[in-house]
Amino acid sequence: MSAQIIDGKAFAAGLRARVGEGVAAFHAASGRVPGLAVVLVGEDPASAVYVRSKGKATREAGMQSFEHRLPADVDQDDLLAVIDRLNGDAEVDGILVQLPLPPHIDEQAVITRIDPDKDVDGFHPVNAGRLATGLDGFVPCTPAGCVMLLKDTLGDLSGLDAVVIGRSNIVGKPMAQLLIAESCTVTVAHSRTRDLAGVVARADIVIAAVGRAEMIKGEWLKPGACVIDVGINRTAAGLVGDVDFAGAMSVAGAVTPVPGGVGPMTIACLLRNTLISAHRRAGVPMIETAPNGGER
Ligand SMILES: NC(=O)C1=CN([C@@H]2O[C@H](COP(=O)(O)OP(=O)(O)OC[C@H]3O[C@@H](n4cnc5c(N)ncnc54)[C@H](OP(=O)(O)O)[C@@H]3O)[C@@H](O)[C@H]2O)C=CC1
Ligand SMILES: Nc1nc(=O)c2c([nH]1)NC[C@@H]1CN(c3ccc(C(=O)N[C@@H](CCC(=O)O)C(=O)O)cc3)C=[N+]21
Ligand SMILES: [Mg+2]
Repeated sequence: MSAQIIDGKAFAAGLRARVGEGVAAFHAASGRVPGLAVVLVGEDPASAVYVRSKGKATREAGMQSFEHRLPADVDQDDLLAVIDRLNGDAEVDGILVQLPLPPHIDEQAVITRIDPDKDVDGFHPVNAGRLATGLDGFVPCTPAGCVMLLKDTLGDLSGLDAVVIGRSNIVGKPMAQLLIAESCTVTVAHSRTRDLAGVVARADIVIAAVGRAEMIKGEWLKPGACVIDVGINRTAAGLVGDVDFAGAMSVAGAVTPVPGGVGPMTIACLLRNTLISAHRRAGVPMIETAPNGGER
């Protein structure tokens, strides 16, 4: 038996094309082009690669990309001043500050400085609160992309047992909130969880967001489970996820690959959030070009 490989790269390409159509419609309605500002502090090579690919995807969708590079030793106040300027810039609909930030900078202070209505990452506590209480806001891109892939693969998620491994503010917690909203029965596991294998064994849906290469074993899975691998781990053997992909392929019903699974969805959802922001800020209703309403 061999599981279905969920093609996140192809789904993301379709979503980006629909965002591109939405950008053209927004331009026709408002005379404006949506803009995304990305702030990169320091020279971390992996972060620089992400920022470049975000800029390229932004321009390919027909939007403006503004890139701000600051030195690794920038004063926190100078970084906050850049955010204040972007908050006040009418051409900027979305602001993303690439994480992680250098240790001398208070990440929470930076995230909280972003105007919640330009916070296309969905990391501001106001947007976390909106998500938790069911209000409109910005949903973090990675969990939003995971739900799109789940719905595309499984249809209605209502009543399914879901296990989220990881409880970070940027992936695990918002992922759990979205699955609750989809009426899953949600368990959140983390480093203190006892018997992780036993917890995973009950799950129809497994979301791995740990940051440990190939930690989740195929033998732990319930046969037929849908496995979403968020992990991005650079090893000597190349890029791998948090799931033992070969092991999962022989037990699961469907699995996302790394690369080509969740990662491309994150960037597509970032573009989508920027388009949503432009519509909200202009007071122009957004015409949903998506084939299903699953793209929330
Ligand atoms: N594909 C994409 O677009 C994205 C991928 N990522 C990737 O996803 C992964 C997770 O990212 P992020 O949430 O930021 O990571 P964090 O390091 O912030 O969180 C990791 C979580 O995993 C838990 N954990 C660590 N070790 C274990 C263990 N042995 N057993 C069970 N749980 C454990 C931690 O538990 P505790 O809280 O107890 O410490 C924590 O909650 C990383 O590989 C990252 O690179 C991240 C963002 C986007
Ligand atoms: N403010 C902020 N927002 C983020 O969303 C954010 C961040 N900071 N810091 C870093 C993490 C990580 N992240 C990824 C995005 C795309 C891929 C991606 O496209 N991955 C490709 C492979 C890319 C490669 O080869 O390295 C894939 O999985 O197929 C991966 C990871 C966003 N993050
Ligand atoms: Mg940190």
